Amino acid sequence: MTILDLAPVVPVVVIDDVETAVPLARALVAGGLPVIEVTLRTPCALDAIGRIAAEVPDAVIGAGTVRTPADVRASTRAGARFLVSPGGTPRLIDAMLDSGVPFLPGAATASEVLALAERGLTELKFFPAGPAGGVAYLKALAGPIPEVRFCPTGGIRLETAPEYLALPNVGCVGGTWLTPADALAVGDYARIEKLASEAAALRR
Ligand SMILES: O=C(O)C(=O)C[C@H](O)[C@H](O)COP(=O)(O)O
Repeated sequence: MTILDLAPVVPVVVIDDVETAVPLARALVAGGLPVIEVTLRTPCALDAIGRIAAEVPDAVIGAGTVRTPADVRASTRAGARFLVSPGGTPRLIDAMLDSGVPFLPGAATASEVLALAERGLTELKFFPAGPAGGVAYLKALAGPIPEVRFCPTGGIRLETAPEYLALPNVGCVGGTWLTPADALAVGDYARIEKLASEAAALRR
């Protein structure tokens, strides 16, 4: 599976209440975004991944904010089908390679990209996309390192996603804008489905 090519947008989801996990995932899938990254930033994140894996078969559920080998093991045990990290250390990359599932390690500089490419990894997360230099920065990386493709995340919204998706070295983009905290708090899954369908209509 090539994560970058499954959908133009990967919703990055922070789940505070595990009861929201399944309806939220169903809304995203119904809107046309089946690839979902649940960040390990909240205590219920692993439970949320497990529930989505068990109850929303059409979702391709992954874990985000994977920072340690222990996170890797816990995520795959919970049912994550892919892993995303904000950056990479040699130990973390070793654990991700051992996990047997696809993963997007984070990188933000040419040296970080080259270090990962040296290990055979050519599909990466570009994080934090906006603060690191955005579209212009990715365009500049494509010159000397055209074989590496990215999922940029960090500061991207519906309005700015097309500029990223137009780049040859971008496969998809990620972001939290599809699941606003206020919509989740009141269970407004119709709004989440609408945000997903707007994003799913973006072209790669
Ligand atoms: O914690 C991680 O590993 C991440 O995945 C970082 C998130 O992708 C970005 O923080 C999303 O940024 P916003 O869309 O601007 O909210």
